[in-house]
Amino acid sequence: MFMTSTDLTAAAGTSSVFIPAPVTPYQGDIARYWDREARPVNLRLGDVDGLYHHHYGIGDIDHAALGDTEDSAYEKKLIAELHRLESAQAELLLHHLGPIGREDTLVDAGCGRGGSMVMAHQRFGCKVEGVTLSAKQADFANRRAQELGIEDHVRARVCNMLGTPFETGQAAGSWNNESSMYVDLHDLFAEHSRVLKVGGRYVTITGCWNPRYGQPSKWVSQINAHFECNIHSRREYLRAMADNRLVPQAVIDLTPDTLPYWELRATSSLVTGIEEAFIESYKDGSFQYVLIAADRV
Ligand SMILES: C[S@@+](CC[C@H](N)C(=O)[O-])C[C@H]1O[C@@H](n2cnc3c(N)ncnc32)[C@H](O)[C@@H]1O
Ligand SMILES: CC(C)=CCC/C(C)=C/COP(=O)(O)OP(=O)(O)O
Ligand SMILES: [Mg+2]
Repeated sequence: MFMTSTDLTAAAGTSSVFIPAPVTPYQGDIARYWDREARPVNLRLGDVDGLYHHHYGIGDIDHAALGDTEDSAYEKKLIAELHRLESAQAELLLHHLGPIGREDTLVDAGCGRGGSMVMAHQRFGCKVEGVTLSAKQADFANRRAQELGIEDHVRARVCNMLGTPFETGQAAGSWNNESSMYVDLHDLFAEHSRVLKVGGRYVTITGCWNPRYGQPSKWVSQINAHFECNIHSRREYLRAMADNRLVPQAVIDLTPDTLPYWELRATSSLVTGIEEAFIESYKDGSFQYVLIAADRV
């Protein structure tokens, strides 16, 4: 049995994560946002198996596993199902890192509570270094790693992803899982390009606005306001990668794969109010959920 999010949150704040001053006032806002975040939709899902995610899900709903909506255990099954889809999203991202050896190091830029880092270590046996602006998140992730006995392989630090302490060419792979909408993409990909070895792989899963729509829709503006982020266009991603020696190897539109997650989430007791904006923007084509895997050349 692992500690639940309540135990881990209570224990947080007692560790010695070094807390540098945020580089910009905006980063200070984002650090405070994630320090204070405690939405049940994230903690209750993480409590299912101890992998705490701050990203969304992909894949078909397993209606047989959900069973009857009238069943008293239905809500618990629904939470487990949403969590399964969020972990499936992280598995897809890790799959696109390609072959990673036990001796390799991976970098998770914007690591949240560390769910993807734990999954990466369990999959590859490698070292995983994560950075987040939030000391609460870094503490939480490090306590979870300690509890699993993998703290020598999985570590979160309070650090700006645009200026990391990692050595040039140190990482075999790096990623942003729903964390690139908080930073300038040219600055971000310059840092990934520096940290990755030549031949290394970068992967992102992100929401981006669709240039075919014209400009960010009202739904995209609503998502930005809800999370205090700044969603980029698909075109910006590709341009900023090209400018930083990151050559796309796969660009996958995951929008049809994420809609079932949102439609299921909208029926749950854990709704946060942002579900309509995601569903409507995915449906009107103004917003897309994409995976981009790129080679560092
Ligand atoms: C939506 S959460 C995603 C967390 C994680 N990638 C996951 O999949 O669970 C966004 C994360 O980006 C981090 N973040 C935002 N701007 C950052 C920056 N400039 N440097 C480091 N982390 C940042 C936040 O602290 C937060 O952990
Ligand atoms: C795809 C886009 C635009 C993502 C924005 C970044 C973000 C806040 C992701 C989910 O975090 P979360 O898991 O904390 O959010 P929620 O509480 O809604 O589940
Ligand atoms: Mg969530």
